[in-house]
Amino acid sequence: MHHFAYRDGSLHAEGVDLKRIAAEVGTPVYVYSTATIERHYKLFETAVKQAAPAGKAHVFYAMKANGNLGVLKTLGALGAGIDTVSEGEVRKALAAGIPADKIVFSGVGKSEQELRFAVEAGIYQVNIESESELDLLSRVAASLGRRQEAVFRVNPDIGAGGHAKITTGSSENKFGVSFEEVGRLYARAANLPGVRIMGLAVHIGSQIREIDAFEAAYAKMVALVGALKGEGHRVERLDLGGGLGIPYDIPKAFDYGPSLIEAYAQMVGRVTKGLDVELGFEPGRLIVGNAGILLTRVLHLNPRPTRQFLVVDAAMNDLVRPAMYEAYHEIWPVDERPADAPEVAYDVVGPICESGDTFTTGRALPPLGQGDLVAFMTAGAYGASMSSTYNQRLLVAEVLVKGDQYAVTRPRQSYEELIGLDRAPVWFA
Ligand SMILES: Cc1ncc(COP(=O)(O)O)c(C=O)c1O
Ligand SMILES: N[C@@H](CCCC[NH3+])C(=O)O
Repeated sequence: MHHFAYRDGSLHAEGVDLKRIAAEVGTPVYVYSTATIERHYKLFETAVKQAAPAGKAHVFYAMKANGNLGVLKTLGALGAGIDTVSEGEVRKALAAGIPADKIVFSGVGKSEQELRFAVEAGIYQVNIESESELDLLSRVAASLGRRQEAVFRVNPDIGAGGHAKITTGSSENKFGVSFEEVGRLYARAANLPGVRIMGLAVHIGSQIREIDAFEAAYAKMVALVGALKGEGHRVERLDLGGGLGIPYDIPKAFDYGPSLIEAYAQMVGRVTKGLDVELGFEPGRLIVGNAGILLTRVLHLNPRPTRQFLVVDAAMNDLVRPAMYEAYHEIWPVDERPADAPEVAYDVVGPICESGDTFTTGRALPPLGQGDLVAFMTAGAYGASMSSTYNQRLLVAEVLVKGDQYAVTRPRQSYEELIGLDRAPVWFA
């Protein structure tokens, strides 16, 4: 469920009219709902805690989905941990007030500097993805007089996900160490001064709506936990990653309710039953996807013999998912239209000089005119966080709504910052 709905003829985010936000902040603008973020986080956390052996489960929200400071603070207030993949994300989590001992650091290419920063900050866990990283982490931590707790991210050779570009668990993908190697790496790590291996991690992909794919990978992990324990290794943690998908093709009053989350949690409970480990989870999209929209204004209509182009002020630099993954986002007009309104098939495009800057083709929408506002729905995950300044377009503002109020949690970028005049080469001074 989300908290974007029509009220008095106009689309609202909780109690705030999107027209008001457009007028006061400008467009394009990302709008997030506190209530939706809180609802999804609590649903997920409750379900996995109930399912986990002895109730031991930790949720580390994957910041890459949406790193807005207001979003992070909202989750931090609920006690969430954070899954990070760069020094910038570790820094941002700390800046949002997330305690270091609730931060996990994942990623295939952590640099020495990034590891040093994370170890010094005292983070909870590093998810090691290669033997080379194991050595580097141990060296860095030992030089700081520390022993960093860590897990091995295992590539289970079971990939899944909404698109080939977001599958991570196949052996063809770059992520993790291979199954066969874990035992040897565990044994090696035992002799390294700077690491303490606490267990395993797995993450098979993103936008996964089939529980079976998770189950197959998790069952392999549980078997591996047993085998490693049999060899006398310490396996106290099992991080099951993120990847649970959400509906993008929502009916206007949709409620996907707790069903998929519950089915997932029940499966986790079944597969890990009796296992003496603490579980970890790294959901991203599930928490924030339906909690955000991208609000945009129609700039021009360009009717051509074969196509009706609707040019909006948002572009692929603001929301790259349709261009990158052929992703589908619903488009809702902010002014409510009667259910029986006539429809026009529009190609909705942005201003960028690429044909790929197309959000959708032939989409049936009520007739729209210059200046009308529309919302790209389900844009809370991998929307603003993947945006760029291509075509020298400013990064857009982000707004967090809570009840009847809203806050600009990231202002629109300034042209001064974009242009960076002070960075011109000295020889042009
Ligand atoms: C290691 C890791 N954890 C968590 C996530 C979050 O994934 P999702 O947003 O699909 O839950 C990702 C991205 O797929 C990831 O790579
Ligand atoms: N960026 C992707 C998800 C990738 C998940 C990151 N591991 C998307 O928008 O669907």
